Amino acid sequence: MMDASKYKVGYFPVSKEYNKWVEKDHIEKAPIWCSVDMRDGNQSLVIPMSLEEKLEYYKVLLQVGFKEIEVGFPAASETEYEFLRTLIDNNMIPEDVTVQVLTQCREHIIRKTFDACKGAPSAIIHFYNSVSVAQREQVFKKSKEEIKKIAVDGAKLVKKLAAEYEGNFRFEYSPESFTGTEPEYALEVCNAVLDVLEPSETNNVIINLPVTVEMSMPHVYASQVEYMSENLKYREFVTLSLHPHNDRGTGVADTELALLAGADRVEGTLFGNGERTGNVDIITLAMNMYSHGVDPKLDFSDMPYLVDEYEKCTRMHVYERAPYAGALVFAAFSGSHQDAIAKGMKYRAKNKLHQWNVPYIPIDPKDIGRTYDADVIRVNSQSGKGGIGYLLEQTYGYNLPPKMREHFSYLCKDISDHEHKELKPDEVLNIFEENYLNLTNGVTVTDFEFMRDKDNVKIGITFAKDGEETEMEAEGNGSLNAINNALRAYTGAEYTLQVFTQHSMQGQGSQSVAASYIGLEKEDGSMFWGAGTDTDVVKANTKALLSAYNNMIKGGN
Ligand SMILES: CC(=O)SCCNC(=O)CCNC(=O)[C@H](O)C(C)(C)COP(=O)(O)OP(=O)(O)OC[C@H]1O[C@@H](n2cnc3c(N)ncnc32)[C@H](O)[C@@H]1OP(=O)(O)O
Ligand SMILES: CC(C)C(=O)C(=O)O
Ligand SMILES: [Mg+2]
Repeated sequence: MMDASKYKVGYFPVSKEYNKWVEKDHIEKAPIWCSVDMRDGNQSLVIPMSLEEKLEYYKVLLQVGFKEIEVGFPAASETEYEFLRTLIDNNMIPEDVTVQVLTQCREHIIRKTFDACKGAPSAIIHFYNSVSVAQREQVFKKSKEEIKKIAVDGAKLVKKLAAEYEGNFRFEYSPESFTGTEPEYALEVCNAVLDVLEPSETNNVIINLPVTVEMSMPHVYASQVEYMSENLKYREFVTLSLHPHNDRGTGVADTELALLAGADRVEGTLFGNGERTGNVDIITLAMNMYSHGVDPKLDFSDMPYLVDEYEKCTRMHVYERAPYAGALVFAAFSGSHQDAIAKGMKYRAKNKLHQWNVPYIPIDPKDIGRTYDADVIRVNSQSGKGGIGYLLEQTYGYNLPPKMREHFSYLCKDISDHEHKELKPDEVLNIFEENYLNLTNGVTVTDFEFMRDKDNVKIGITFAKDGEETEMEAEGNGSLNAINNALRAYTGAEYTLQVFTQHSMQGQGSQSVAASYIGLEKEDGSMFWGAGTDTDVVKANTKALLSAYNNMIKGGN
């Protein structure tokens, strides 16, 4: 048995006056984004990225459009150090991009960090120390004053070295484990750091409030952020940054609410890679904004490429249900969803809509490089006529009459159910072709000729069965009626031609092909379906009729 008494609330809510964020209902503009994939993401990998992998990943981040990138922890390893030197020595930092590096507040580590950053055209020196109750008591075994001193000494040293070293430096301070810290104390430490760094118009300082470990519900963090935003000194020269992790699975919610609460900047990673359950997923955040009509200022128009690069460089896997990026996130297998999507897509096309509001699909998959054919309507035993019919029509051009769609969809569902597998579009087509289209395994027609007489059509027709040909004559009020009458006379079968539809479809080259669908009803109400295609409309009808008839004598499909 689990024992909940082992746990208690370990965070510190702020006064209820810091809840003005609740009045806003969506994020109105993109924050400053900072990718921490190559630092926080990298430090969580089983095998951290090599220099080459880091270089490849860095290029991907530039393509996405990040202007601030935490490229590593230079004091951690030779690879981390060399990576930064490679970027600087080979002029690989674009003019509008700032690289960021992380350091503990320890002198030799800070010095090594500056060595790595020497000559950087633009770099953020990000220093941190833990300030939470747990870390003060258990790890550092220091008083509040002593912990504050670590931060203040760190600030003094980075300021001094920034003046000594060649390069263009900005500063970021993180009260690490902020979420386990009394907010008043976190504020006191941050303000002490700011007093050292002296933010100004030309010296903007970043204060980053990490959800190092997610401990509370998102609204608690939002109010803590609002409290900090309203009480930080030098606020107009401070960029207030967020750095949520995802231990409770609500990193995205933390970030969204904290942005409403006044934060300016977000640190996170692609696909939420990062320590334990990960850092906040920037793709989800950005795409959530996009789905509200807000330009996120990041480019995710080729998501499949990003997934490939991410999986290659990190050796991680993008979960099939990862928002926006997962392989299955636009897929509808279930009948009622497919039906609504198919109708929504048709409605959209018919009304030439710009605004996207197709049921069940939050954004247009094409916006991020996904396709309708392969990604959206997927067929298994949970599928229905709406979706299966739509797939056959969109992918192969066959627009079945409603009752035939239903019949066809049950055929597909049964096959999927019994074989216990998904049916790919080409398998759905095969089922259609094998069961309905141009069937010749019974009665066939080898020749026919029409004679028109006012409203009447006369036909001379040759049927074949088991190698034996029979010539027949018949008449009707149209060509299909005449052929049907001939067939009934030839076979003696009792049925009614109940359903007939036809449409043209693009055939090979410039030739237009007719597709016909026929439903024959027996006295007991059972229906038998057939389809025919031909460049000649009458031949298409004849093939559909014979296919339906052949299904009837077979006892159905
Ligand atoms: C929440 C985060 O993601 S924080 C970032 C964490 N990332 C990493 O640690 C990855 C890279 N780190 C490393 O490669 C190594 O930890 C190094 C190179 C930075 C330091 O290595 P080492 O000195 O060998 O080890 P380690 O990190 O365990 O040092 C622990 C000591 O530093 C102190 N310390 C830890 N963090 C800090 C800090 N931010 N500021 C000041 N002192 C710190 C600890 O209290 C401890 O002190 P003690 O020696 O008095 O017990
Ligand atoms: C170093 C800090 C910002 C960090 O990664 C965290 O607290 O999660
Ligand atoms: Mg982190």
